[in-house]
Amino acid sequence: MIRAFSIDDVRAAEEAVKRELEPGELMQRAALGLAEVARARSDEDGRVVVLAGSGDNGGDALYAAAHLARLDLNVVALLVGSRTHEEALAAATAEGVVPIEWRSGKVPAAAAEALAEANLVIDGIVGIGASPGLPKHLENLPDLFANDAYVIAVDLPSGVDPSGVVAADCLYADETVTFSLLKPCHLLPAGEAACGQLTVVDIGVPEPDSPAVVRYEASDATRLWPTPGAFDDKYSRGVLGVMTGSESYPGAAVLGVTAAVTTGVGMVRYIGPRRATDLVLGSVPEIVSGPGRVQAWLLGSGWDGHGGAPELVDELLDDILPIVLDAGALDLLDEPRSAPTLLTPHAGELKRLAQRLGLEHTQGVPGARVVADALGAHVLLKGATTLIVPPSSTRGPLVSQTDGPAWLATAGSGDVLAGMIGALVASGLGVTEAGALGVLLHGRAAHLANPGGPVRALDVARCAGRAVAEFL
Ligand SMILES: NC(=O)C1=CN([C@@H]2O[C@H](COP(=O)(O)OP(=O)(O)OC[C@H]3O[C@@H](n4cnc5c(N)ncnc54)[C@H](OP(=O)(O)O)[C@@H]3O)[C@@H](O)[C@H]2O)[C@@H](O)CC1
Ligand SMILES: Nc1ncnc2c1ncn2[C@@H]1O[C@H](COP(=O)(O)OP(=O)(O)O)[C@@H](O)[C@H]1O
Repeated sequence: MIRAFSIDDVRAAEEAVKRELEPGELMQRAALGLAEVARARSDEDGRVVVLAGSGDNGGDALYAAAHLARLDLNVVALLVGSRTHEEALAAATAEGVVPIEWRSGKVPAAAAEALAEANLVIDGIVGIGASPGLPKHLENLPDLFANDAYVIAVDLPSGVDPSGVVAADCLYADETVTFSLLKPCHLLPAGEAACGQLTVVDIGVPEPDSPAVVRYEASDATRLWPTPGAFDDKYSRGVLGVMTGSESYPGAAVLGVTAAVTTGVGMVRYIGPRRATDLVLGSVPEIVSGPGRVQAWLLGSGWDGHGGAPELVDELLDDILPIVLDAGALDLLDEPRSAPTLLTPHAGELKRLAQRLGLEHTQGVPGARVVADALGAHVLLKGATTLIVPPSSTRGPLVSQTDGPAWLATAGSGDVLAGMIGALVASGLGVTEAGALGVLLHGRAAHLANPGGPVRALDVARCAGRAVAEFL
């Protein structure tokens, strides 16, 4: 599992280590690690521009500049903050780094020239101490870079919100070199795309206890997968009740049920309108049609109303069984249930849901969070990056998954995901693990369905069993 930590926890962990070290030692470790990566990425006669801002991020970059100059690279330091880390600047100039001040206003000619010639740019404008966005005078900075310049961000790309929540103007790096601990922006959509390749340099700061953001990997699927044993039968493995599809959209039921059965669950009981039931039975003969005992419910994919059984739906919502609410079922809840509940909206559905509930935020992490808090439910927000946001009261980390190819942006793909997650919840996983492993499986199955090319949703569902076998 990949873990990122809140900025407060990172600061506390760094301070604890610093108390045991000589002053400045931690920054020296960061700068040396940064310089080693930069050296490995630069040509023999590399021309390097270091962008140094006001704080310690600029200090890291300037000490790294000193190391690179000592290795005979041609290094220019653009001092772009209101202040400069003086000791680091002295170390850099002592090794021959050429400083140019550009603290505000238009770019000085010498700075523009150095940037145009640089094949390596080190972005040390700001790190974790920054507010989101770039200062006015640097807004068009990337236009000054040579087309083939390799950009390394120190700790995080400048302008990115360190907590990964607010989308803001920022530099885009080819590589981000961070120190011991990942920060939320490295894993969340508002920052991750700007980071490029993420390289972690170990400077000896141990992980705090509780991550702020986590990402499940294949090894987590191997570890957590609900694998049957010799003493299991179909009931002990778990039964998933599915109410999906409608007269207008019966295909959603076929997709979700196919995905659930292929993902692996003891049994699927399907309840739906006639047309959908006939189609499901025709393509998935393993299912049992009609009500009965189940361990979890999946509701809503392909609904154009209450799925034909409103009294049953009300009963289920009052029940103590875990429920996955997808698509049309997202409108069912007005207040928290007393059992685990996972909502699976895409961005448009989240917006509608938040507006219906009269909430302040409607998008991204803040939107998912207010909905999760209002409904006491986990919100799985689907997209190129899929997030799982728990209610604040759980104090649990956010989950951020980027497992599938963009080919998954195709009709029915969300119905398939819902079926996979439903199977995992019925098999006994908590909604967070089921959501995360479901997204991981969805992505892996899409890769298997047609490596590197377009996929149809049904093929993704059909590949689930092979993807599970790979995990195991
Ligand atoms: N702590 C440690 O042990 C270690 C820390 N390490 C390193 O230190 C970094 C954190 O350093 P930090 O705390 O000095 O903050 P940092 O981000 O460099 O600068 C903040 C200053 O910038 C300014 N500013 C604010 N927003 C801005 C904006 N949008 N755009 C432009 N400027 C902006 C504002 O100053 P102002 O210009 O307003 O006076 C503010 O005070 C961390 O990311 C890592 O690289 C490593 O060496 C490992 C050990
Ligand atoms: N650009 C993308 N990259 C990767 N996955 C994506 C992308 N766009 C959408 N997806 C995934 O495809 C699925 C689409 O779900 P959804 O919008 O509910 O589709 P539908 O309602 O047609 O089933 C989600 O799992 C989402 O995470």
